[in-house]
Amino acid sequence: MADIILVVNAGSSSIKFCGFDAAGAEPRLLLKGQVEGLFTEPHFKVANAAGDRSEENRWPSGTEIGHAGAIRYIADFLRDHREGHSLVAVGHRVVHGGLEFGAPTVVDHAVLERLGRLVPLAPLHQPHNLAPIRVLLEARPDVPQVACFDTAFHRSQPEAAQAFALPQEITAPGVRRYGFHGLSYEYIASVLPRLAPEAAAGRTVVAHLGNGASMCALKGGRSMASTMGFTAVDGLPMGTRCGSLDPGVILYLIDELGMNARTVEDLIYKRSGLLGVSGLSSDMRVLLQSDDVRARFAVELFIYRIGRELGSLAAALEGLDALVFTGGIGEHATLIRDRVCRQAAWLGIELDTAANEVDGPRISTESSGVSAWVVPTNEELMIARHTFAVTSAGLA
Ligand SMILES: Nc1ncnc2c1ncn2[C@@H]1O[C@H](COP(=O)(O)OP(=O)(O)O)[C@@H](O)[C@H]1O
Ligand SMILES: CC(=O)OP(=O)(O)O
Ligand SMILES: [Mg+2]
Repeated sequence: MADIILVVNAGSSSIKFCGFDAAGAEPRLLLKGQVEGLFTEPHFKVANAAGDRSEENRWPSGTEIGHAGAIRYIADFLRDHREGHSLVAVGHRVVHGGLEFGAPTVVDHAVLERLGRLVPLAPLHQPHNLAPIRVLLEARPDVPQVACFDTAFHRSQPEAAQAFALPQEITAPGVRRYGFHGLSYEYIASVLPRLAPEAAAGRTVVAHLGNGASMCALKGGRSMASTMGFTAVDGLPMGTRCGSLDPGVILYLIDELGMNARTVEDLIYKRSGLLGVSGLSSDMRVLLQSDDVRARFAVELFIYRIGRELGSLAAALEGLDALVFTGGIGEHATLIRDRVCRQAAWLGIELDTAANEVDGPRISTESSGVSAWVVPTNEELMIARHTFAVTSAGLA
């Protein structure tokens, strides 16, 4: 029987959850699970920390259980496996903290209302991040809930990296580049000193390639620039998001094709990216197995854009010591890493093919001027650490 911190990480295509024992000096993992492929081929799996007790469930291909269905499934699972544990805090990934929230925050009704105003800035995430908080605020008002923001880690960026070239009256209230996947980058920055001490102290680009994908330039472990901006639709093409787009295209869609804000939103967030270009799937696994010429082009474009952004971020860092791959694609797609590294030979990256085949951790040769790595991310551990710190501080 233990005091448990529950962590909920709602991404665009998955909900990940973990239970941590809150008794020690650091949160200790007890159980880890996820429902992934929420809109393509849902797959639930859960395991205890030792990995010797696990359960799985798969839904047929084409089933869309969405975030609400997945949360209900996870809540039922947790209720059935409570084993007398007592819930002492819940930590949530909340994608957008806006101008106001730059650090993990205990959520009450007033904070929840303010976070709700950011829904238009993260329509694929924020509603699903806030929904379980709202339900728990009603059901368990005694349990503190901590919102941990994807945007917070990027607040260290220089002013120019956060700015748009728009008039002050527009930018001052908060129209600026925020950057996302901050919990993932913060975790990578926390393990890098052990893996690659020189690079950790120097200049690293981290490529978080999942259903949402972004890249971040780190100097001495602090965020200096990122490919995502005001919203999580900017930067790289993603599963269903277009990434960087000439703003003139939006005007054209409205003026010439008769679209309105909602149809444009649906297009750039849900029908573009790998799905839109391939006409086949948002799932990289499906595209990599396909011979279809459009699927190949979608993968090609993804790799090309990563290379362009890598050059831009290396310029922001004035050089490069290491490249790190993480996220569902970054951790598992050997071919994508292979192609990105070869394309970046001009920067001094020399791929170790054999190491890349087995997912690293180091995938560059000994003589490579810039080292390359595969580091599985752990947003849930970051959330647990923040939740632990904030609630212990609150109780002290
Ligand atoms: N073995 C694999 N090979 C290639 N791509 C993979 C593999 N496993 C997962 N992926 C891809 O990772 C992406 C999901 O990444 P993930 O980080 O879990 O998503 P989210 O952004 O929802 O958190 C999907 O495009 C999926 O196809
Ligand atoms: C911010 C974002 O895109 O998150 P995810 O990768 O989980 O969709
Ligand atoms: Mg994610």
